[in-house]
Amino acid sequence: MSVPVLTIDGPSGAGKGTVSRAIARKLGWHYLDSGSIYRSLAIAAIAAGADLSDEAVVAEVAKAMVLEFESADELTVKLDGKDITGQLGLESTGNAASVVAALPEVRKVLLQKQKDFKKPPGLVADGRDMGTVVFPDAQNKVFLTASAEERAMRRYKQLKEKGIDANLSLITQEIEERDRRDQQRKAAPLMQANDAVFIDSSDMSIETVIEQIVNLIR
Ligand SMILES: Nc1ncnc2c1ncn2[C@@H]1O[C@H](COP(=O)(O)OP(=O)(O)OP(=O)(O)O)[C@@H](O)[C@H]1O
Ligand SMILES: Nc1ccn([C@@H]2O[C@H](COP(=O)(O)O)[C@@H](O)[C@H]2O)c(=O)n1
Repeated sequence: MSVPVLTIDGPSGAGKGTVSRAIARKLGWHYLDSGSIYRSLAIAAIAAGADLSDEAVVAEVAKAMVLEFESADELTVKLDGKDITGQLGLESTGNAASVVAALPEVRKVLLQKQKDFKKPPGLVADGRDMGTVVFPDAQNKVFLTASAEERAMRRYKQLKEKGIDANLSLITQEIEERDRRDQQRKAAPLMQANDAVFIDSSDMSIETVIEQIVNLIR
């Protein structure tokens, strides 16, 4: 029997992770946060002193890194045995991740690691190329977005809630820059799959987005 896959792609701060986690929990399916793999690689490459744009070196780091995902209530990620969960969510890590993610050889190395998450009874996979490259045969695909202003505001509130000092105009600038990098790269650029359902969550609550997507599956 084939394993059902729901892919949720979209730009940073669209709500992919929040919505994907909730849907996976609701359905009792596995969850792949593919961005955390690129984020982990950025952390590993920086720790190794690599130039983040050196494709051959970063690809070697990608081959060598050992990642462990433990999902109890919150996702815990270990890189080569060390807990890096705290570092993963930093804006600087996301920005560095989008630099290494633009390297074609790196994406090739990480492809199978992502495909391996597909296991019964099902998988919710979030990222940039889940529906276009990693799981092109997924039964259900969503492209989730929101305006850059709304996404920046969400990120700003998220950081403030964590007690982290944040600057809204800087966050907006970084989000737009990351969008540009992710959309314009040659390898697996951020784009809507032909068969994905488009959802603009700018004026939607998290609950409404979850409900719409769950209804698509049923
Ligand atoms: N529809 C929504 N309305 C209001 N806030 C939202 C909505 N969806 C998500 N959020 C909030 O926006 C913030 C970013 O959401 P989330 O981390 O899920 O985005 P993401 O698309 O996974 O981002 P990234 O790709 O950078 O990991 C979170 O604080 C989340 O609670
Ligand atoms: N499938 C994916 C997922 C992520 N990326 C890159 O990683 C960066 C961080 O991703 P988050 O979802 O955790 O914010 C992102 O900006 C992308 O450059 C990717 O290329 N493909």
